[in-house]
Amino acid sequence: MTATELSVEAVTLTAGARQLVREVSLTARAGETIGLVGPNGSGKSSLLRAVYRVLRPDTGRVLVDGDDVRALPVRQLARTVAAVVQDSAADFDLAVREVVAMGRTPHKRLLAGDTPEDADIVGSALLAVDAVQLADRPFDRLSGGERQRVLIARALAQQPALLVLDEPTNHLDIRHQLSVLGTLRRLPVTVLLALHDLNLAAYYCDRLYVLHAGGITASGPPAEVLTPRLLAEVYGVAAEVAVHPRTGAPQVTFLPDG
Ligand SMILES: Nc1ncnc2c1ncn2[C@@H]1O[C@H](COP(=O)(O)OP(=O)(O)OP(=O)(O)O)[C@@H](O)[C@H]1O
Repeated sequence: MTATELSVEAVTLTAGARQLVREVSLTARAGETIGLVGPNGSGKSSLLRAVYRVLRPDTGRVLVDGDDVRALPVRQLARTVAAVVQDSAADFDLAVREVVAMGRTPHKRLLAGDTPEDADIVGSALLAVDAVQLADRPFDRLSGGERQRVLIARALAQQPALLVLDEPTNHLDIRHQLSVLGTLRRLPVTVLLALHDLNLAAYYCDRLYVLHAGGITASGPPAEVLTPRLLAEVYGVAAEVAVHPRTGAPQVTFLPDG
């Protein structure tokens, strides 16, 4: 796996008459883990969709190592960018191992079978999300959190240079939230992920971008971005932010009646 540089340049997205995001710019250096945070409806998923080329920017562009993603041949795009999307309607009539093996498709010739190397990569991806024991289970009978881990494993098996994940910790119990985010962070690839949990974002991301009403309101290292003032402005909630004595990461405590 190698990492890639991502550059989102002044992207505006619309759906009908509605503007989803407005002139958003964002960069990720090779190997960085970048968190996209912001309230419901602020445009996080839409922006991610533009990065993995499901939405076409009205203006602006998305560059991966200097190449516009819209100009990349499909196969090359699939070898470069893998996406794990929210509540994907993936109802595969397949065993878990086969679902994860789908991640290898962009690396193979048409109709080529699985090589021992593919099997190793699939095995490592299952191990990385603690899903080895699920390998022979039918995918469509898994719980929400098990499915989410398998879909992350499929993206890992794709061995992309850029991983884009929309709420990857959705449905996961706390142990798997920590282990999946730890795994993502340690991967030698560039990671862009939308997260709601600000404490997890603070701990696992190198830098954060805060989306608010379709625009970026703040960006930088978590300790610079996550201030009580910003949280009040963007989320409309009172909060205290301290540096955790053990982790050294900013820790947000919300004050529901504050
Ligand atoms: N295809 C569409 N047509 C019309 N409006 C849309 C479309 N897609 C998204 N929107 C709207 O654009 C806004 C941004 O949506 P988006 O899903 O990007 O937000 P989000 O930050 O990911 O939200 P959440 O945290 O709830 O997942 C929302 O108000 C949403 O209703």
